[in-house]
Amino acid sequence: MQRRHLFGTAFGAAAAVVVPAAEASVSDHFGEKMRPIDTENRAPGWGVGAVKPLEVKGRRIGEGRPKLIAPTTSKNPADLYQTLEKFAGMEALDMVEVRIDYLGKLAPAEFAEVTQKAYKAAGDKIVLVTLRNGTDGGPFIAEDKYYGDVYRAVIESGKADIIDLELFRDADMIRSLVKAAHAKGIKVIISDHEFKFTPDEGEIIRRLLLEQEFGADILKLAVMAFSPEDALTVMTATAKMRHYYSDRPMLTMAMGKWGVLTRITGEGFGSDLTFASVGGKASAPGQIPAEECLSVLDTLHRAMNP
Ligand SMILES: O=C1C[C@@](O)(C(=O)O)C[C@@H](O)[C@@H]1O
Repeated sequence: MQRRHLFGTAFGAAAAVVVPAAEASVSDHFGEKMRPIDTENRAPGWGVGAVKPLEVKGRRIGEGRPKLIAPTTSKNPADLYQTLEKFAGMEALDMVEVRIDYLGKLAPAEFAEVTQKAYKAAGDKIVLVTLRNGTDGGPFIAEDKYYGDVYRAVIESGKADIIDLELFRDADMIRSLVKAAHAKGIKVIISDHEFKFTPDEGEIIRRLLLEQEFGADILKLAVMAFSPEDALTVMTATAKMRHYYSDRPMLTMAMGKWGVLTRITGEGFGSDLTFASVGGKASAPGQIPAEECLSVLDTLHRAMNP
């Protein structure tokens, strides 16, 4: 019996004491690789700090302090370009997230055109383009067909350094969008969101691994925290991903008051990017103002690398 199952029983704690270490560690086949699945046992994996940094526009994501992303919340293109010009001049920012969903349900070709102009306005910042579904924090429901058409248009005739694709979509569509993006040199974040709860540690790890299997360059998860323990769950799952399962950059966070700490602890726990607000305009609860966030990240970076 696996140790994790013993923990699940009423007598788990007592029973775990007598489980011999040799039985406690198990591994399973996932793809072609053998990976430890019982993290309770600290089974050897890919080792601490095995992340391979991803270089985009001269910035190395996964190296040094977490990189700062400011999301746009503009509701029309003119305001979007103006906002991006402002972001372009902000030293604190590494990346901008162009949240095209906030512009409304435009035609795919219109979104492609908007992203071209947005890309120019963003100067030397990394440009992430996101169409966020209504179930995941966006303003409207974007069905798979429309969602696929928008991203295909952005990839083919728009402009982006990175796109954000949602994990729980039609699997074939996601695979083909990842392929199309990579063929154009565009990196891919695959993301998952939960607004009603924080999944347990094993489930978070499973979702991040699934993103990896879909070919994401950056693995992402944003969940709502309702307690300090929820935030710890996200940080522990992220740290275990980094220790045992993945060498890809990650972007994990818990939203809301109890999630705030997860937005600044990435260098210690394995989240290589973080979202921050500008001018009080946040795209999710708990985002810290960009300059303040940078100052905390820099302080932590210096303390961790004396
Ligand atoms: O998915 C995410 C994460 C986020 O929800 C946050 O919690 O900071 C903000 C969104 O703009 C982004 O697309």
